[in-house]
This record gives sequence, C-alpha cells and structure tokens, in this order.
Amino acid sequence: MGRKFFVGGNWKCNGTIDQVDKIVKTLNEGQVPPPDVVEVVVSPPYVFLPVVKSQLRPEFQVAAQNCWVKKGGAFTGEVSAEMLVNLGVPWVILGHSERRALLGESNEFVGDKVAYALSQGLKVIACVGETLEQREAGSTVDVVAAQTKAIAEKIKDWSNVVVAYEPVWAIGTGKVATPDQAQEVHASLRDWLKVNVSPEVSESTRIIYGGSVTAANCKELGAKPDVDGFLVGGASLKPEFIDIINAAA
Ligand SMILES: O=C(COP(=O)(O)O)NO
Repeated sequence: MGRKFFVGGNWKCNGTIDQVDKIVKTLNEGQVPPPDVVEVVVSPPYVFLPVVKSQLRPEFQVAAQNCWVKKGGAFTGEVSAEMLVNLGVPWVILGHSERRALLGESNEFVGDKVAYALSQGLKVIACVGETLEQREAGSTVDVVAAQTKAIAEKIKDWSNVVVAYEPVWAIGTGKVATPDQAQEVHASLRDWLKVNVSPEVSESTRIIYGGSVTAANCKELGAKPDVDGFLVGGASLKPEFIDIINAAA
C-alpha cells in the first residue's frame, strides 16, 4: 500500500502562551516513530503558528486551521495562503465541519479554497463528514462523496492532499466511530477516488479519521486497511497525543 501514516493535531480555538509552551515541550520530548514511518502535523491557532513552528522538533510540521479563498487584500480578519507560505507554514486544514456549520462554508467554497491553497504551494488536509441526521437517513456515503466531488472538480493534482473523514456526530462528543464504521466510509471514499479521479490517486491519497480519537481507541482504528491516520482534536492538547502518534508503529 505504501501510504505513510499521518497524524494531525487540530488544537482548534485553544491555548495560552503557557499552555502552548507545555504542549510543545511534551511534543519535543515524546518518543515517537521516525518521520519515514509517521508524518506529524500540529495545527495551533494562527496567533501561535510562528512560535510553535520555531520551537517544534524539526521532523514535526505545522498547519493553519484555515486560510482565505483567494489572494489577500481587503478581507478584514482573513489570513491568506500567501501569508502562510511566507511564514513557512506548509499545511492548512480546510473544510472543517465546524467552519462548514458555523460559517456556512459550502462544498463549492471549500473546493475553491482547496484549489487556491494548493495553487500557492500549501499542502491541504481536506475535511469531509456527515451529520448525525445524515447518517441516520442513510446518506453518509452520498454526503462525503458530494463533498469530495466539489474538491475534485477544482483540482488536478492530489499529491499534496490528505482527506480527513470526520463524522460530525463524533467530533468532541466522545462517541467515536467504530473501526468498521470508519473503514466503511474510508473505503467508499477510496473507491470514489478510484472511479472519479484515478486508481493511482485512490491508492496514494491518505484518508485519515477524526472524531473523538484517543490513546484508547486509536490502535484498533488505525489497524483498518483504509484508515491512514488521524486528525485529532481534544486529545492533541494532551500528552496522550504521543501515544496516538505511536499507533502508527
Ligand atoms: O475536529 C476534530 C476532532 O475533534 P475531537 O478529537 O475533539 O473529536 N478534528 O479536526
């Protein structure tokens, strides 16, 4: 298969200077597999990106949690892809369900964001996932396929894209998807890529799971053939994030 395991830590809107110092210290001291086994990307809020990038162990990378959809300018409050590139931030998370829900980011808008970020040289963690209502209605596969299609319509090169499947009903709830639930959706996404993009993209694109991942459940989840890693929220702020990184081994 040859897909390098990928563990992202989405700190969301959390952190003080002291807390960030403590988290970075824990990350820098943790015993983890080498970078050819697992790719680790941590995503602090914008305001902590420069300090985390400067203090983090060199084999770990940083990501922004979002960026604007076009070249910077008169867009008060936004942060452009160009700024992230200028800061040396290599990754960006786009389409997180919290932004889709709270800020009304549509599938098309997310597709445009992914295309623009890639065009500026950023690598993208592109998030998809269904709500509880959509799962209960049996439309999970259709929903994540539509979200992925909106991205596929705007990009050609998938080599710098990681897809994060994050069921909304599992985010921040403690109700983690079962390994079989995760595998089913990851396999459907991989199949969608195979049919609609190419077998090569399907085979090489990492599809990672997010939604209440912890040190206790990561091993079983990560053992599934189409689960290529995680995008961790709450647990990425805790020392157990090191244990989750070691699930790659
Ligand atoms: O939103 C998430 C997952 O958050 P939790 O791990 O806290 O469920 N990742 O981007």
